[in-house]
Amino acid sequence: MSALAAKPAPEYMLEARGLAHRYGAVSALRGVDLAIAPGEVVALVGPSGCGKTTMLRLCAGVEELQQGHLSIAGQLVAEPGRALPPERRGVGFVFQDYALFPHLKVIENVGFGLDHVGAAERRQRGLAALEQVGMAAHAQKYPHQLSGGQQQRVALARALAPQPRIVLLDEPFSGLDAQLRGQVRDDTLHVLKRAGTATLLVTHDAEEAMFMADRIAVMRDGLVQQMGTPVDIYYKPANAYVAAFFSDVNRIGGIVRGGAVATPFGPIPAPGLADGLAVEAIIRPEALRLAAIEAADATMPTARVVAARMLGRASLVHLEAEGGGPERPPLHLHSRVPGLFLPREGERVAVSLDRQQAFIFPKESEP
Ligand SMILES: Nc1ncnc2c1ncn2[C@@H]1O[C@H](COP(=O)(O)OP(=O)(O)OP(=O)(O)O)[C@@H](O)[C@H]1O
Repeated sequence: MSALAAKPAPEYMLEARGLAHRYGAVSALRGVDLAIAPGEVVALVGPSGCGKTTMLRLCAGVEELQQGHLSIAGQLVAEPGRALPPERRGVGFVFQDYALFPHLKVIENVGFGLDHVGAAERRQRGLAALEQVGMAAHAQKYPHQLSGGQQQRVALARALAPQPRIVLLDEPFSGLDAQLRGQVRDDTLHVLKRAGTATLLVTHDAEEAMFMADRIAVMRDGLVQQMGTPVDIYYKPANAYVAAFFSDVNRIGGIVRGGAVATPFGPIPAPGLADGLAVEAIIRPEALRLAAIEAADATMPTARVVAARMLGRASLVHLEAEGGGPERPPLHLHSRVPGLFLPREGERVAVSLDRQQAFIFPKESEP
């Protein structure tokens, strides 16, 4: 394929249109569009098997593209039957297990993708990349002499050293223990932002996606369900699946009446949904705000405390609320309250609903 000259300032560093991919009878991608602007970090999230790795492999060029087309920095790099090889795409890759060469020193690992330049320049650029991730002092060590977090940083330096147009990160923190993961994520985010490299990060961890990404693409069964900023996705989820992916949620069934759905804590507006439609109210635990009855307005709805647990930064209160009629069983709901709030079991508490974190979706859109 003849490589077209890259445009001076491409609108997108990566642009995928209509990607579909099958492995025999398995449909791994079913028409995915994705665009990443220069300097932008985009996270691809979704449960195991939804097609994230396939998407990454198509972008890297290690999987042959079957349908759709893919451009990097304004240059068409793949369409069915034609593809630029991986090494000519300007893509840096960090694998889940880092894939460092055990027999090469750190500096040699980082210089690996710089085989087109002389030894002195390779060394100098390798050191500069190690400097970027705070690992220059370890240049002469072998991978087995480094901790998991240090190996991850070397893998990032190796990906960044050739100054790629886009970096692809495949679950890069999953091998690290929880405490280290937080630190390495933080470091990685700042390194990527300083380098100004467009990034596609694959993760199954919703919190990690929100921590790292400027925009998130939520995938399910080979399709992007929603793409947007973390704020958009959290506060304006496109469907029940997206809403439930980012936190545990309370689900209350209902029917649209007069443009709203009744809940024990007041109506939730259901704009655009027809009266009589069976729906599900999705309510985040933070949306159920609790107060001691004595401190609350007497007209406020109440619920009975079933249990209360301290989770560190927040308290989780299990509630039982009337289902809204004799034929409807009581509801078991969770409320997450910042800090320490541990009412006694059996006590009644006043409940107010933050409608910004409560959503109505047609019943059939549930996972
Ligand atoms: N080489 C392959 N041969 C056959 N089926 C495959 C192959 N690779 C992936 N699949 C299937 O394609 C679908 C998408 O897989 P993919 O690895 O892209 O998902 P994923 O979201 O990255 O999952 P995970 O988080 O578990 O890595 C799955 O059903 C998977 O079983």
